[in-house]
Amino acid sequence: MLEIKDLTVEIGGRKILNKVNLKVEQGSTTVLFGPNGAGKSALLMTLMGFSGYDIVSGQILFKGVDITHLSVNERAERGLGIMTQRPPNLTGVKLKDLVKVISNDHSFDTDAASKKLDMERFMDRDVNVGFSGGEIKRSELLQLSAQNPCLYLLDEPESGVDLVSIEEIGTTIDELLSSRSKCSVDHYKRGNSALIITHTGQVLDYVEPDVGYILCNGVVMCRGNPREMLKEIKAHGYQECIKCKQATL
Ligand SMILES: Nc1ncnc2c1ncn2[C@@H]1O[C@H](COP(=O)(O)OP(=O)(O)OP(=O)(O)O)[C@@H](O)[C@H]1O
Repeated sequence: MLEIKDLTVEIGGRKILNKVNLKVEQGSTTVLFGPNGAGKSALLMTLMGFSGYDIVSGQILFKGVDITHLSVNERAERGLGIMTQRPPNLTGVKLKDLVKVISNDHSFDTDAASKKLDMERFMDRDVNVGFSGGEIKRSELLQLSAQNPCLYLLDEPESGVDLVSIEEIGTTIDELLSSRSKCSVDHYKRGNSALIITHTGQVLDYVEPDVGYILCNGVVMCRGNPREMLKEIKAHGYQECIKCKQATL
């Protein structure tokens, strides 16, 4: 589904990602761990094609096609969707209008989706303007439901969300990953795939992860069982990254 090969990225001339190699298999959920400033968000932003993330070398393959130099629009059309940590305020753009443009699909039931995410009263408001942290997450999820991408890039979906809402957000993500898919192939357990950044691992109470990666200082340190990685990080922090790299790479 997604293959990142030797990807090196700079922001303003500073190297942020260094020869990153990472794979997300079709229908699988991959988790990206790493300390603050490791480059996790930069990786997701680069994958989506946002400007300012200068690809110095390497390749991004999506469904077997080289998308390294495609625009954000082209990537979205091919099935990449993102929930960023800090989406911009879209003053003058109502949420209902944005969802309509994104869905571009008459079969998407906006009323049902907005009701499910408790976003009905936000549909006539400007996107993200004055939204709380949790409301922004729900709005982003509504937009992702409308887009129905093949690969969900989720940057800390639980951050800023209270303990009750995390259940709603977690189960919605799980449903989206398991739902109707443009990418489904019968023999896979589900069609949609995800690359999720999480610090706390709370989202993993609702979404079953398949593979984990740890990124430190822009370098992939190890790949392994995500639940074991999380346990190790909680017990010993990220110092173990170095040992892990020595052991596995
Ligand atoms: N627009 C930018 N201009 C300059 N530096 C940037 C920019 N965006 C990110 N960086 C830098 O790139 C590095 C990686 O940032 P990134 O946000 O990807 O880290 P992260 O692993 O997602 O961290 P966190 O867990 O705190 O969210 C940081 O040192 C950050 O300051």
